[in-house]
Amino acid sequence: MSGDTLFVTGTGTDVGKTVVTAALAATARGSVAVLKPAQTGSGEDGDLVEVERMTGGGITTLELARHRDPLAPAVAARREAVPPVTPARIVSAAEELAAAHDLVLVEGAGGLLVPYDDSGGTLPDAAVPLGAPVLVVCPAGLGALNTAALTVRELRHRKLDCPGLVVGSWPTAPDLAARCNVVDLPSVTGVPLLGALPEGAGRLRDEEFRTVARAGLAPSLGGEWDAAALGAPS
Ligand SMILES: Nc1ncnc2c1ncn2[C@@H]1O[C@H](COP(=O)(O)OP(=O)(O)OP(=O)(O)O)[C@@H](O)[C@H]1O
Ligand SMILES: C[C@H](N)[C@H](N)CCCCCC(=O)O
Ligand SMILES: [Mg+2]
Repeated sequence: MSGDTLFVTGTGTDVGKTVVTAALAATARGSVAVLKPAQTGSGEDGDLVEVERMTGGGITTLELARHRDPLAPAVAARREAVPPVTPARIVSAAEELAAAHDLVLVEGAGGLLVPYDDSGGTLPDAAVPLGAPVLVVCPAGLGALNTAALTVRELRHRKLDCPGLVVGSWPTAPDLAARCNVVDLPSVTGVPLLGALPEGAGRLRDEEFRTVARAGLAPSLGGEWDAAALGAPS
């Protein structure tokens, strides 16, 4: 058996990759593993603890390295004088998990081109040999058009498949930019908008989280989301 592998990247850090990863895990059919190749910032519990809390457990989680400083993995590893997590190491860990699970989700650190090692290794260098698609998480508001377009352009440049975008945190009171972005993100990036998780979703857990995850992810990602739910800009 070898399950599917999906990478989850973002337009940057703090855009909601962890919440989206947890939502994908919560709505997936079959066994799920979540791989966080490198977790930086040891003051926090770490993304996998967050994923376990939101999903209520029942999934496999694997963190390959934990670094003290809340920085890019390569920089944090260098400052500790420990070996970094290389793309090759990410590939072998993802392959091992895929041999035993129906779905492997790989959550990167920060945005797409964040360095993992000092030889220029990045998340795409692991996704390419695996032939894995890369989902892009973006913010809702002003600035998302540019950073989402740049991220998708880089994925195309590397011949990686991008199924689409998911907004990590859709505001309770969306402003004009957020409402317009729903319309313009697909045309500006050339990939569909495949969901939007409501602000506050990250504080939910178990069945409550699963219900919100289903409502916030498109059918192609295992949910029931309909872009029309966000409302058209006037
Ligand atoms: N839909 C949401 N509901 C509630 N909180 C959210 C949501 N999306 C993001 N957040 C909050 O915003 C912050 C950043 O989100 P998150 O940790 O998921 O970012 P990230 O993209 O995974 O960043 P990193 O690069 O550190 O992995 C967190 O404090 C998280 O709880
Ligand atoms: C610490 C933070 N939450 C992430 N884990 C790492 C983000 C690295 C971003 C590096 C950069 O793009 O400058
Ligand atoms: Mg995260």
